[in-house]
Amino acid sequence: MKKIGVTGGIGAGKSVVCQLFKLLGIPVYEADERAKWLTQHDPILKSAIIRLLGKDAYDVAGRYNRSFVASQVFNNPDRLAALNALVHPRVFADTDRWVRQQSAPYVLKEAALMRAAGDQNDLDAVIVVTAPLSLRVERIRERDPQRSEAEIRAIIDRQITDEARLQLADYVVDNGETRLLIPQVLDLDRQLRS
Ligand SMILES: CC(C)(COP(=O)(O)OP(=O)(O)OC[C@H]1O[C@@H](n2cnc3c(N)ncnc32)[C@H](O)[C@@H]1OP(=O)(O)O)[C@@H](O)C(=O)NCCC(=O)NCCS
Ligand SMILES: Nc1ncnc2c1ncn2[C@@H]1O[C@H](COP(=O)(O)OP(=O)(O)O)[C@@H](O)[C@H]1O
Repeated sequence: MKKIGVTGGIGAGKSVVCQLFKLLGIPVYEADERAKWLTQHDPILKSAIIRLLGKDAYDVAGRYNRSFVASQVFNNPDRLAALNALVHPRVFADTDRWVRQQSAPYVLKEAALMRAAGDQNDLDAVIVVTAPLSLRVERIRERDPQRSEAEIRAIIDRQITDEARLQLADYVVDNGETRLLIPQVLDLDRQLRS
């Protein structure tokens, strides 16, 4: 079964594009959501995160304290790299397990980071979703009102540029709101099924 990555900077529209593929019956592994689930439910990962970031990484009820972790890593590249090094191998293993359970012409793996971060899930191709930076920031202000302007900027600064991301692309979905999205997804789905 073909494994296709879907990536893009924050606010590009990865989730929206993946929702459209889901409507076409394509299974989607949501790496960022799954990573958060694993930080909560994988005891080995949990203790490693506490060793790295301290006990405040989890709240009193034992839930992953995302706003604390975000404040610790998004403005500190070394700490983010250390967190990635803990989380990513668990996500790769979890992806493999998930793929084995699917039955479809192809599956998608949605992730903010891909290949540049050493994707080990042997992707057959990568779809990059793009949108102008100003539009992405506007979307994130609306979608994530809890994030300050500085946090949004810090997240963008931690990610590769769209230009670098396009180097990874086998397919591009232009979600800059000047081209219709659904026809682009239908066209890609046709290509990926064949
Ligand atoms: C730091 C963290 C606690 C923040 O949680 P949060 O406030 O709920 O924020 P999100 O997880 O929604 O991440 C916000 C944005 O940061 C970006 N991001 C997430 N993890 C990132 C990372 N490791 N490096 C660079 N950017 C990252 C993404 O663009 C994401 O937005 P998007 O999914 O809409 O593109 C959480 O992202 C985390 O644990 N990240 C590290 C684990 C990881 O690498 N996740 C990706 C799994 S492959
Ligand atoms: N083409 C579009 N038209 C209108 N809103 C959009 C479009 N694409 C994405 N959005 C909105 O922008 C926000 C960011 O999109 P999302 O898919 O969550 O991005 P990502 O997963 O890449 O961070 C969401 O609130 C989404 O509903």
